[in-house]
Amino acid sequence: MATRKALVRAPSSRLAEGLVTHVERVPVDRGRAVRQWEEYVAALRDHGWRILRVPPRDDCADSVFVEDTVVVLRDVALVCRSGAPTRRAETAAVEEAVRAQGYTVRRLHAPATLDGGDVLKTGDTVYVGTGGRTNQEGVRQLRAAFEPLGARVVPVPLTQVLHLKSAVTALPDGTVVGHPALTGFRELFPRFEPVPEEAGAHVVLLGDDRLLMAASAPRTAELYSGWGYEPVVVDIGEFEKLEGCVTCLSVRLRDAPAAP
Ligand SMILES: NC(=O)NCCC[C@H](N)C(=O)O
Repeated sequence: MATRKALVRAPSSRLAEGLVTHVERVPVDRGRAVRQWEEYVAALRDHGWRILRVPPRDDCADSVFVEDTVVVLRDVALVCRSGAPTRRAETAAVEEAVRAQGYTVRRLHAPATLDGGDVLKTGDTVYVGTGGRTNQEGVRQLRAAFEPLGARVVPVPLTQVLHLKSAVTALPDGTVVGHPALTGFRELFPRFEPVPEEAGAHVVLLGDDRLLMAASAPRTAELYSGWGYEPVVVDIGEFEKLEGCVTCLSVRLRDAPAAP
């Protein structure tokens, strides 16, 4: 059976100062955020994921959004260089964590920028959002790292959202899901299904047709149930205030190279 491990990183004490780009800043209740984060981690663990905790970093307000720091494909971990300079110090400890799991580590180099939240992998296709945190050089370096592994890299120009995965993710059968108002680029996907809520577009594939998703998308959860999936719902409201979603709070390592 495939090994399933998830990298997570506890919220910084300065979480409330995290970046906001497409939403208005509202106060974040850090105590509640920590409880929500613990429930998120418990949901992964309860569904068979081994949790690997990256040491927290208080001086990096956004470090809980660990997905943005690294992209893994097969045995290669590509350490990102965020389009947000204040987030670049987050990668050092993540690089150490993936190296310890046996990954071959590659790094993005200036002038490339790329956030993991811009990278959606489904089958052998790697979609990458551009125009926000990720630039053309970031796409070029992503191609150089992943095309030799057999990936087909497809750029997706973005304007309305922070990251590609703020707008779309993919179901276990490869169908891409997103809210119609935020997916002017949906023709790029061979199979696309609209969902009624923005947050409904964010799913983490837990295995066995279970989908981890946010409590803020109840109508989409019902829709997915009707399609035969089992939604596992977590409240991540404090992170949504900072443009976070269920995908960005972990890095899923399916088939990590080293079995400890
Ligand atoms: N992959 C993600 O969706 N990451 C969310 C990052 C939110 C954070 N406040 C940021 O602006 O970088």
